[in-house]
Amino acid sequence: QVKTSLLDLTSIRGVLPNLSRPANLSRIFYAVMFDAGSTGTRIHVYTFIQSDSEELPVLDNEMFHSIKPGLSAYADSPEVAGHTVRMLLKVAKKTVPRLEWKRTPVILRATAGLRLLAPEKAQALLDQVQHVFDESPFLVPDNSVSIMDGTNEGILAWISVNFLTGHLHPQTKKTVGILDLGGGSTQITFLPKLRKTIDSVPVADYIAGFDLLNSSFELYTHSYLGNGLMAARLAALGALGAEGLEWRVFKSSCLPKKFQDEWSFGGITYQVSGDPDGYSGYKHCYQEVLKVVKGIIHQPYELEDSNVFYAFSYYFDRAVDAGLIDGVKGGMLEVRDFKKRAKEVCNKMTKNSVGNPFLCMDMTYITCLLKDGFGFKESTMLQLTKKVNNVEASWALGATLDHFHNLKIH
Ligand SMILES: Nc1ccn([C@@H]2O[C@H](COP(=O)(O)OP(=O)(O)O)[C@@H](O)[C@H]2O)c(=O)n1
Repeated sequence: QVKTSLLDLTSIRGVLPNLSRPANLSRIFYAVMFDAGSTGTRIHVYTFIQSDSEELPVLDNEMFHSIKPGLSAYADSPEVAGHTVRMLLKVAKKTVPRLEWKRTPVILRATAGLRLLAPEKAQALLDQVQHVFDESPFLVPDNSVSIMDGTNEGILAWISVNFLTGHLHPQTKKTVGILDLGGGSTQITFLPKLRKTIDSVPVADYIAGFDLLNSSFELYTHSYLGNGLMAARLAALGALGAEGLEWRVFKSSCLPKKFQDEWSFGGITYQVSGDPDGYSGYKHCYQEVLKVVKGIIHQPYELEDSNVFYAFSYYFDRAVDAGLIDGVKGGMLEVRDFKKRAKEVCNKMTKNSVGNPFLCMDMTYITCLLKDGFGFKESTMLQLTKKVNNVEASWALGATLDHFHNLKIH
């Protein structure tokens, strides 16, 4: 019946049906985005439906897979890094129909792990990835392999989450902010409501904008390199840039007193331990991690009533490890929930703290970053999220939309 009425319409208008195109013009297309993070490499294969080229596509599905460690762990053997990417590309070949391969773009963006490497080592890794892409049957656009800057990382994650939560209409006044805690860097991004927030930033590059379907957005965003969770552990331990790694043991009051082990980040292994003759517990730990935050993190003028913040990546993972939220559903937490749990974990540390020796340090750092860093009140509610509608909360989706729509991030 519906078909008949459609036919009637065409004949009334006198338009001959075009047999080479489906009646509603919608089409399915795919995109492959790699996230080369400091702690892992991930592939996102997106399936989109585009009905109107003047509008954003509808995201139909995401296929996601990840591998640890990140590319920077192979700084001295870049071929292995290339192999990681080749393995992940198999997921793309299984997901994207063969006929679509040659028009499906493959892109890789690296974040803090490569930003923290010596430029020539980072470049050798990127060259390997480029080689693997060039050999693949997919479309390799210009600039398909690069290190993304921190501003883009924050903006694109904001775009992803607001797209997924349905807040990205041109007329929209309500949006959500994002808090992303990676291994090497951390990002905060939100849409300011007050002029004062924009006027009171320490440097102009805390404000960045982008264009979307004839409207422009101006966001508060910053990426703090060295304030990701793993980089913060290093700094708290005093191991950042230290020499004599073969014989030195880095101590912290955030670790169980009798704990001693090896710990690796970015392909470097460190000896770490608690302070057997010194102090341990929340108070001392807080003073230690405060050094990583104080004088470094800017407090935006408006934060409290401006936005609901979605917090993901390590905020989510560690809240799950601490038993604060469900690992599938996520949930709402107040900043004080992190603090309360940090105190409990730190003041009850046994030798290994049930296989999670860094939980006290991580929970304390997260508490400190939120309160003394960004300046959130203890009563602020955060939405802890890993996926929205079955799609990863990550900058990768925003980066894909940027590829197709050129959002002119400035
Ligand atoms: N799609 C993703 C990407 C990262 N993550 C989490 O993000 C954290 C690490 O981020 P990362 O390795 O990308 O670090 P950066 O390079 O951004 O500093 C880990 O907790 C990952 O499990 C995630 O949950 N889902």
